[in-house]
Amino acid sequence: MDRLPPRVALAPRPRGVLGWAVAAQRNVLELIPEAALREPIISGRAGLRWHMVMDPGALRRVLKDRVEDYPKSVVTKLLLEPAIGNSMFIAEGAQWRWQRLAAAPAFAARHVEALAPVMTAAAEASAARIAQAPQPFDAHAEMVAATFDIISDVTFSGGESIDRDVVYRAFNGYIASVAQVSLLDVLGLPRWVPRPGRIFSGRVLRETRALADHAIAERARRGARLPPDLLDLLRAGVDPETGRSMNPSELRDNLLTFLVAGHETTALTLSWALYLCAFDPAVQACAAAEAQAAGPRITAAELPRLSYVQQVVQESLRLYPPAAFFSRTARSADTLCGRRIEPGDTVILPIYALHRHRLLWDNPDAFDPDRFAPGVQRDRFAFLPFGGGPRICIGASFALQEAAIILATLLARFDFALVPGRDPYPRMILTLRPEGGVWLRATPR
Ligand code: HEM
Repeated sequence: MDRLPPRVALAPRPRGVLGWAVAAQRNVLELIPEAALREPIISGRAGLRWHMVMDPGALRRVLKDRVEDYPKSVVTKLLLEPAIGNSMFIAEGAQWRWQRLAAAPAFAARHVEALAPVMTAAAEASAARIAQAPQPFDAHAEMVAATFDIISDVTFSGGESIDRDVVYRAFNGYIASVAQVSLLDVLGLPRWVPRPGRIFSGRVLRETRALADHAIAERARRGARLPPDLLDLLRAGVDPETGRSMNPSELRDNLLTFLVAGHETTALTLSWALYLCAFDPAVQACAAAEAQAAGPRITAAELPRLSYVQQVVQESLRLYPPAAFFSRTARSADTLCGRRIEPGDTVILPIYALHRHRLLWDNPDAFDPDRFAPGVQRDRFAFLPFGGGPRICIGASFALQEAAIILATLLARFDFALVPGRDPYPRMILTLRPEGGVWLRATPR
């Protein structure tokens, strides 16, 4: 296909402090200069010195070989700490390591596979809602609802102790409020300076935490469920080195992390994937045929027969990575791509630019799931939708399984068509969202 799906208008040249402040509020991706699609590294200054790294070798060094020297950035911590405390997502060193080890069994292949029935049920429920929805419908809103059902079911399967609607509202409120990345954060001001956008989040956060605390206390009283959910698995998790397990507040911070990190990202992957299928009817026909042949009910057992559907998911993650731009703060002096890095410099990983880099991908802005056909070789660090190295997303296989089950279920049931004039625009604040929603017309097959 000759047409290209929506792209961000990148900056003609690196922006100054004011440009950063404006772009950080409007669309973080507008901070990326066009040259990032051709260069291995670009540096500049916006208050602090920053470097955007697009070279797979240098990314391997930051994320893997010298991971201790590149902790999560000050801005990341400022944004997320009020919501998720010192959970695995932002902890460093020994604090991170033991939490990651304790949580690892919950995300082991057999446990993720055991959670598939919840995903299948949510996919069926989503198909039923789409069948009833007035057309066109907003696929992004629908995918947020479906993935939230899954993450809340597999996190707090007790259901008896947690009101989903309240959590749903609380989280959307929090995401909306942290989405207002403050100018003060971008300039690196200390966290005691009040952030206007955070006032609302204080109440929402207290409510959400209270709900999680209540669910954890209830579970401690009633004991584990069968099959175990993420809360049970996390309660059972121990640091293999010290035997230590999580206390209630550590449990709460990590469970809230799963809720935040685990539902919107997957919803975005699915929203863009549905958009791209509608954008390219030939790809949609091929994926739908595969899904229909594997169906009617898509569970974990069908996944080996859904390789093209999974390629569509990967290609959607390439073009619209939900975590399209994240960062580290350098702890020690280093050299990346021949450039001097000083302690305190911000090292930015602009995954959006990496995934569209002219030297790494042919026709990079085109939608082509065949790039991910079996046997195609590429540098492991040229495709990083889930990050890389020891801090790679712990939920990657959970998310990929969920995305494949939902996408296959929906493609088997409906033909999706674009609504002329309503293409989404990729806009990133905390995650890369389709601005304007993903409006599609679904016709039963
Ligand atoms: C398509 C969906 C998802 C995407 C694109 C995604 C992306 C990412 C990325 C890029 C990172 C690394 C961030 C960094 O290095 O700074 C990360 C970390 C993490 N993700 Fe995901 N994620 C997804 C789904 C999930 C799910 C389903 C869960 C849990 C249920 C989850 C939980 C986490 C956690 C706990 C971390 C921190 C891991 C650590 O630091 O050890 N994510 N994710």
